[in-house]
Amino acid sequence: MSAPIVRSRAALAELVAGWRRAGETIGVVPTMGALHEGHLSLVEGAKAGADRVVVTLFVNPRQFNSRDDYEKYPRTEEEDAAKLAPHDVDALYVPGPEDVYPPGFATTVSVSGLTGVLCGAHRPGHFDGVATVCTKLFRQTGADRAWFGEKDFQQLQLVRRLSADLDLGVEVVGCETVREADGLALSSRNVRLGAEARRAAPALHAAMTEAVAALRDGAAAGPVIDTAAQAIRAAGYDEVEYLELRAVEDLRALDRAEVPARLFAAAWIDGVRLIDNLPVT
Ligand SMILES: Nc1ncnc2c1ncn2[C@@H]1O[C@H](COP(=O)(O)OP(=O)(O)OP(=O)(O)O)[C@@H](O)[C@H]1O
Ligand SMILES: CC(C)(CO)[C@@H](O)C(=O)[O-]
Ligand code: BAL
Repeated sequence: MSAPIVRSRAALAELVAGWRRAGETIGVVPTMGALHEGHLSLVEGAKAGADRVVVTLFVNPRQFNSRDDYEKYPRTEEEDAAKLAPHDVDALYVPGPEDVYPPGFATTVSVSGLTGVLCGAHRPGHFDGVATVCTKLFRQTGADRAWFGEKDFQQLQLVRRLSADLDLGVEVVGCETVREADGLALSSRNVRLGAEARRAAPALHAAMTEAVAALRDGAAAGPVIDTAAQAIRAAGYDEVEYLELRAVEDLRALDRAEVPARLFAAAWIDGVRLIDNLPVT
């Protein structure tokens, strides 16, 4: 049996009220669907960390800065519901656009600082869209806790900031990136890679892994990053959009890994934009 699908805000509100009356905790796993093992690891985390689990599926138009990317985003609701079946979640919430953005909707939630760099610098408006929809989804699901992947590490930090700053009372839990056997981070966009690009794609993770080893040995970021970017392009990537060493706490740029740091990358291959990040210290 597939996961029970809840299609309206009103129907979800009824369920949430019942859980609240029973004193149960609520966990949410926000997604845009096209579920893979990465998403399912978040679901398993949520099952272990909350009495009730709501997975949300909403391809949020406000966070896409390219119409083409929005239109091509995979939409596989039936398969998603089937993949969730063995995980026994309490609801798959698939709101309509009007449940999230009713007529007259005029509010944008914007987190400053953290969002001006990395993906924020290259996808104008993206994180405002993410912050706005996460605020809505947290409120609508009544979540006590929310599970997010480290693959989207900047997003994870943003959501933590958002929940604290707006007193949303949602504890944000980060989960390690799930990878293919060849190192490629699972992503809904991977299905858009042609066969040749798919073979070349793990070079991103491989080059980053080598760079991390050098950074751990105390090397300066500049030359290490230049070498890694060259290797990524040589492997078949069309463009390295960014490859940067940044502090975990506030994502400020670093020359060396002297404080808790991660290496962050976004790169284009076969018309697909892939992101990844790895802990350095
Ligand atoms: N490989 C992964 N490992 C762990 N969590 C992941 C992974 N991929 C995505 N997630 C997490 O799943 C949640 C929903 O992400 P989303 O639906 O955008 O999937 P996605 O695979 O990241 O898609 P895309 O990268 O194409 O947007 C986010 O918290 C994201 O960080
Ligand atoms: C958190 C999220 C579901 C908000 O639309 C999205 O950014 C994602 O899938 O990571
Ligand atoms: N995984 C983050 C959602 C996005 O790329 O829009």
